[in-house]
Amino acid sequence: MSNVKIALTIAGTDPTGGAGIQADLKTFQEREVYGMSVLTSAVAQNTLGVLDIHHLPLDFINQQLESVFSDIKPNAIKTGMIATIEMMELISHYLREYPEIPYCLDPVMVATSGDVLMEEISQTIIKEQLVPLATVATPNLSEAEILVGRSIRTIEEMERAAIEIVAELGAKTVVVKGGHLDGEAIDVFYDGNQLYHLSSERFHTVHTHGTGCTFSAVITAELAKGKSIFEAVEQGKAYITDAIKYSLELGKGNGPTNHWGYRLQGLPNERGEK
Ligand SMILES: Nc1ncnc2c1ncn2[C@@H]1O[C@H](COP(=O)(O)OP(=O)(O)OP(=O)(O)O)[C@@H](O)[C@H]1O
Ligand SMILES: Cc1ncc(CO)c(N)n1
Repeated sequence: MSNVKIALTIAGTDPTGGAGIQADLKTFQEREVYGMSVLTSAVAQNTLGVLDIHHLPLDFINQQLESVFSDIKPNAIKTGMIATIEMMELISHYLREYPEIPYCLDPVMVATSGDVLMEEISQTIIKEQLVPLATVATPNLSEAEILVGRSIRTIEEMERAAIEIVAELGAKTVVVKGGHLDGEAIDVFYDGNQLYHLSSERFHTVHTHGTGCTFSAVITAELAKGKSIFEAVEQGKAYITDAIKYSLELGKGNGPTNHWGYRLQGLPNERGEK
C-alpha cells in the first residue's frame, strides 16, 4: 500500500484554469498530495465572467463518486460549486458514509465576476445538508451573510457570524474570509472555543479569480496529510497570500493567482513589489 496522501475535490470547472477543479488540482499537486476530482457542473467561464453552465446528470455524478470511493479512498474531501439541491443531497449521502474523512466545505455561491453559481433555493439547503458535516467551512463575506441571514461589514460582525456558523449551524470550525473588506486582508477563524485572526497585507490587484477555491484546496491538502485544522488554515492563508502577491497578470479581467507563488518568496513580483 502506498503511503501517499490523497485529496478529493467535488466541484465545477474553469476552462481558463484559475478557479474550480483546475485550481484545486494544481494546488493539491503543489502541496504534494495526490489529487482526484469529481465534476458537478461544466462552466464556460474566463477571467471576465461566466458564459454558460451545464450541470452533469445526477446519476453520472453518482457514478463518478462510486468510481472514486469503490477504488481509492481519499484522506480529505473538499466541495466547491454544487449548484442544485439534488447534487447536495447526493454528495451529503457520501459524506455521511465516511464521517472519518475530514471535509472542507467551500460554499461557492457567486463567482468573483458576480455570476451566480448556485440556485438560490440551494442556499438554504446547503445550511441544512452540508454545513453540519463540515470539518471546516470557508465562506467569503457574502456567503457568510447568506448563511447567517444578515449583513456583515466589520471584523466584529465576522466574528459573530463565525461563532453562529459553528454553534448554531453545526460546522466543526469555520473561516470567514475577509478578502472583500478594505484594509488588511483579515480572515476570522473559529474553532468552537476560540477566535483567531489570520491577517496579511492587502495586494492592490484585480487578479483574485479563484482565491477562495485555492485557499480551501490548501486546507484540504493539509488535512489529508493529517495536519491539525489550525495548521491547515494557517498554511492556506500563507499559500494564498503568495499566490495573490505573485499573480500572473493573465486574462482581460480578474486574472488567476499563481499556484507556485509560494516558491518565489523574497523575489519581486510583476508589479515590482518585494
Ligand atoms: N487583495 C488581496 N490581498 C491579500 N489577500 C487577499 C486579497 N483578496 C483576497 N485575499 C485572501 O484570499 C483568501 C480568499 O478570500 P476571498 O474573500 O477573496 O474568497 P472568495 O471570495 O471565496 O474567492 P473567489 O470567489 O474569488 O474564489 C482569503 O484568505 C483572503 O483574505
Ligand atoms: C467552478 C467554479 N467554482 C468556484 C468559483 C469561485 O471562484 C468559480 N469561479 N468557478
